[in-house]
Amino acid sequence: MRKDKSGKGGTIINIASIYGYRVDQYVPVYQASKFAVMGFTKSLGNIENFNEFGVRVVAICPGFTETRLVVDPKTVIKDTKFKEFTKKQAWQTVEAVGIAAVEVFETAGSGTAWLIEGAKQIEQIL
Ligand SMILES: NC(=O)C1=CN([C@@H]2O[C@H](COP(=O)(O)OP(=O)(O)OC[C@H]3O[C@@H](n4cnc5c(N)ncnc54)[C@H](O)[C@@H]3O)[C@@H](O)[C@H]2O)C=CC1
Ligand SMILES: CCCCCC(=O)/C=C/C=C\C=C\C=C\[C@@H](O)[C@@H](O)CCCC(=O)O
Repeated sequence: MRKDKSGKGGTIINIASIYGYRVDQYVPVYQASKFAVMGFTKSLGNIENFNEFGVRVVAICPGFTETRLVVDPKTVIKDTKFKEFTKKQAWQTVEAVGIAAVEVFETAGSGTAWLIEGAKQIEQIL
């Protein structure tokens, strides 16, 4: 993909999460891993790298999305407070995230990150 290695350039979309920039008391290791994805995106997608290699790097930050990750019994978190917390969140479908991700692909600059929550309009957060 790298232009300096005879590639045509391209785009990498990293999957972060709201938990890549917002913190609460739940799932701390997961939150730490998503902060890492954000740092990786900003560094790898830095304008200097983009200019040299022609590869755009962006991150998307979905809120709660109806996938196996959050509905599979194996990943259910047995914490009453967390259960109440999840009920109050703005959930969305996988399809809504897909549509929003296409919009990110069409508009985002390298090194940026985008909130996708509750099937609302995308919002740049970094
Ligand atoms: N569902 C949600 O509310 C949100 C999910 N995300 C992120 O979206 C991404 C996708 O998650 P979901 O679709 O929700 O979960 P999912 O559990 O439905 O899908 C995860 C997929 O990753 C695959 N996988 C797991 N470990 C793997 C490995 N070592 N190598 C290759 N494939 C592996 C699984 O087989 C599965 O197909 C994850 O990075 C998750 O953190 C971000 C924000 C919200
Ligand atoms: C506001 C931040 C949203 C970001 C979502 C995300 O990236 C990762 C979420 C990680 C885990 C979510 C697990 C959700 C599980 C719930 O569906 C389940 O634990 C609720 C309890 C179900 C029950 O009936 O006991």
